[in-house]
Amino acid sequence: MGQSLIDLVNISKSFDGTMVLDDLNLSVKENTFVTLLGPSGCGKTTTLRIIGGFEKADTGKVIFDGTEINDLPPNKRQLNTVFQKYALFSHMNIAENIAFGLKIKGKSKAYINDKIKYALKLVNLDGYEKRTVDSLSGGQQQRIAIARAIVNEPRLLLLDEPLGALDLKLRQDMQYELIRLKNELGITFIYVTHDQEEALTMSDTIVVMNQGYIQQMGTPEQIYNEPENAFVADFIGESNIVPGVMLHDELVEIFGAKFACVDRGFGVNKPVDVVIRPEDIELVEPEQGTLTGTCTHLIFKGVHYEMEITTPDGFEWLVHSTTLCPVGKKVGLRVDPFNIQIMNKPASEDEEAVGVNE
Ligand SMILES: Nc1ncnc2c1ncn2[C@@H]1O[C@H](COP(=O)(O)OP(=O)(O)OP(=O)(O)O)[C@@H](O)[C@H]1O
Repeated sequence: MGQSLIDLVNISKSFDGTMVLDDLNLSVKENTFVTLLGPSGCGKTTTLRIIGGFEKADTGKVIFDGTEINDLPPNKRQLNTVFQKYALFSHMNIAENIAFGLKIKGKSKAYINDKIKYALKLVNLDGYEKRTVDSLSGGQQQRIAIARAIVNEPRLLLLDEPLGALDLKLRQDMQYELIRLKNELGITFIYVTHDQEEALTMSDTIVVMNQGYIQQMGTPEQIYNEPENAFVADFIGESNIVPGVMLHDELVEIFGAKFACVDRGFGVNKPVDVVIRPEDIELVEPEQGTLTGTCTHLIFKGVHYEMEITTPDGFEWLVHSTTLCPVGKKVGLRVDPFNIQIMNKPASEDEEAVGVNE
């Protein structure tokens, strides 16, 4: 991958005395699809707006391709933004909508016509030049909004929940369209969503945010398989997060049972949080399980059964398995060492736990 196209350096931003971004640092490499993911209000849109130039950071630097652009207005930045609301001009036809930015730039008619054709082909809407905005579906309107951004040949496309208003099927189709576009155009995408599945599907890199901080940044596989803390584990997919004690390297105790794992370097007798995904728990005969429990809830989900297995300590394990365990039946739980993820407890809890041990 190339060098970084955008660097946010020590960015902080408050609104009405409330800190929204706190000393945020982020590098986005050229030609990657980066998603800012997090719950509502965590600062995703504010980060995007600061990159786009629609909002000014209180402190810190926005660097584009090595040059600081803090004071550059949005229209002078080599980027375009697509918002959730398509913001097309309803009194103009599709061609006029796409041409709008190019006309302002004083491009020739022939150039503009070529660009319109090219962009409509890219978003699979060839021949739609003369259609009115009202005659298009939501998904088609959003594609036009993307076409309008693309004709400006930005190096960076900022997308703020662009699929948020679409129904599920259309969202999924558009996700694949956007990946294809990114690959064909070779431009950098920064995409904002609170939908973890969307982030996992589309991104080269996911930046998980919460309360103005970056919690973790990594590939979808890293974020899903190796969450760095309980927030990330909980926010991305479903998981069982249980207290454990790292006995020594590669052995963790959970509710009195010893599980082999592959993590090292946590020290001896160290309280930790353990993450186990529901699909990684194997249901076996009770005597073969590392832990034994009883099924207390069962739902058929089509591709698997969703079960709740309650162990004697009272913990309700979420299990996704094609092996059926009826409610009331005893069952053993086993987990492959590679599917056990160990995390440090948050600092304050860790201190408390150490305090108790002393
Ligand atoms: N112009 C503004 N004036 C005052 N507060 C603002 C302004 N813009 C954002 N905020 C506040 O900053 C916080 C972060 O907002 P932001 O839109 O960045 O979050 P978000 O993660 O994009 O959330 P969502 O997914 O709901 O859009 C929120 O508490 C929001 O109310």
